[in-house]
Amino acid sequence: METKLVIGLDFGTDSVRGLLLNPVTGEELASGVSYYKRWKKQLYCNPEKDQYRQHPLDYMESIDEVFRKLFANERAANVVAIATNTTGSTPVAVDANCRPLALSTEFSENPNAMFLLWKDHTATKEADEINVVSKKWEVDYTKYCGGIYSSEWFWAKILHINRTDDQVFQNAYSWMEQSDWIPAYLCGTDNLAAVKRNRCAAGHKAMWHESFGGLPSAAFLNAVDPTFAALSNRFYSDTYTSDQVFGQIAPYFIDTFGFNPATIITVGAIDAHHGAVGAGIAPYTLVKVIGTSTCDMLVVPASDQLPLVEGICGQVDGSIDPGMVGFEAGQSAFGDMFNWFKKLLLEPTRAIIGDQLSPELATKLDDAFFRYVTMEASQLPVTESDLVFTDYHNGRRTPDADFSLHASAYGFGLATQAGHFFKALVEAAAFGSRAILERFRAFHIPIENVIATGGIPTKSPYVVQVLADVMGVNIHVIDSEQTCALGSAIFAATACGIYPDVQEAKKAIAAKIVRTYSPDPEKQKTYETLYNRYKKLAHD
Ligand SMILES: Nc1ncnc2c1ncn2[C@@H]1O[C@H](COP(=O)(O)OP(=O)(O)O)[C@@H](O)[C@H]1O
Ligand SMILES: O=C(CO)[C@@H](O)[C@@H](O)COP(=O)(O)O
Repeated sequence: METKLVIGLDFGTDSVRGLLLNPVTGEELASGVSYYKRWKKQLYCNPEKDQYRQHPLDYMESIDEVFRKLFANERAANVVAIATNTTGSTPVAVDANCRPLALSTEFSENPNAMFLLWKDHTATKEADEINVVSKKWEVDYTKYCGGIYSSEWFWAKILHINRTDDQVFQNAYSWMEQSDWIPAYLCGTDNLAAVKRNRCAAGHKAMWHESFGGLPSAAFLNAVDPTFAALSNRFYSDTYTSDQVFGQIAPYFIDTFGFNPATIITVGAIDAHHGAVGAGIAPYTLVKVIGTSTCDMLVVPASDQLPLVEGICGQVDGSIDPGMVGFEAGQSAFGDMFNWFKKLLLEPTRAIIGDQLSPELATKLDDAFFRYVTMEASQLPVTESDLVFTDYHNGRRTPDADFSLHASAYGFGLATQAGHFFKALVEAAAFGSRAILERFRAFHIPIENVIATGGIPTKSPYVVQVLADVMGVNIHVIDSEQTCALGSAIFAATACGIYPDVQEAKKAIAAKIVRTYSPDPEKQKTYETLYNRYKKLAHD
């Protein structure tokens, strides 16, 4: 008998990453990455307006490319289940058949008819309005979302488009999260009512909660803005966790790649939530998924009845691990700050001597940058008079979302060099992480362990050591860079019945700890002073 295989697909900001796995041994048989082509050219984006949009064709083409890579030497017919995770909140306007408007000729070049990526902050004003109405309403719908509705989220983005693009508003039958649309596309679903919406995006980003009977009421949404009336009864009331089956794979994939028609697709979720499961999350262990941004994930048994933590991205039953309450917090820029610094320094050089730079030298400059500034930064002493930055280069996600904030710095002068700047940026990122840890502790939630995953922990031991020194905790790094896809594979293996539950699947498939970074006591002491300066700058 052929071995049954599962696939985990992780739709990140820039690319889709796929893993083909033997779910019994945990052996990875193939992996594949596909970068979004239009996104790579930054089409439909306008950073000056904080506008970041993704075309559905980018996802569709990348799925095909990843499948081609996974099946270079393996048979699609052996796959029994596929689970997916995506960024979020990344909603899109759809017609009555679940088709994003951008897939029609009329809207194919209209960014408002595409997916509004998580880091799109065009809806800041609309988020503020939702907060104002919610605080006056008979029930505060934001209470399970940390008490502050964010411009990164579902309703704020919908409202922004309702108001600013009449064509899209008139033609949108409803809206879907990317994490619901991808499973629907893989199943070829064209019936909106049949879409099994994921609890994770619904609870953290759309204010869904069992105690509210589902989503915020139509009366509430209409009080925020009358345009919501046109969408009344076109959303959902039930939600599902990723260990449940969404449907069977669509004929297109059976015909193109040779999948078995019985292959199941599971209910979706947001990337970091599956990443936490892939990293082997356990109660009171904070999993930090660190890349462009961070997502800080925690699970706690529902029976522990913890208080509502203010200023985070919410706490939702089953959003990470079914059967436990999943907490989400995070920073809206982490690696993105380092990338900003790299661009700041390298772009003028490239512009001035670009045409004289051979492709080899251009690549060398690009590849060597982080190595060089890391070497410079790591050799500098940590002193109480060091340069201090805040980490608000893309606003603040948590604690207490505020996307109107800008980064600031104190303490540079003529002697400041690139290494000092990079050191201060890494420390700023770590100060932001510490502020999140302190917010959990302020609500009496003890964090016993921290696991770091995502791209940065494996790329930069320096960054992880600074995190340990600033946060004052041991940080464990695991043996996989693909924990989000691995987490999805765990859900796939559970949903198709190979394992009875996620806990058992985790034992066989989740990543293992390979290195632990402990705080340096001397540096930890100095960082207390620098962190206090960060907090003062953050509040000025
Ligand atoms: N050596 C390094 N040190 C610190 N940051 C790095 C290094 N190499 C890459 N980065 C940062 O890693 C980020 C990408 O993280 P990654 O997890 O790979 O991607 P994504 O967030 O899209 O999933 C970029 O923002 C980049 O600035
Ligand atoms: O914002 C969220 C989750 O709330 C993520 O989807 C977002 O951070 C995606 O980041 P990555 O590109 O995976 O680093």
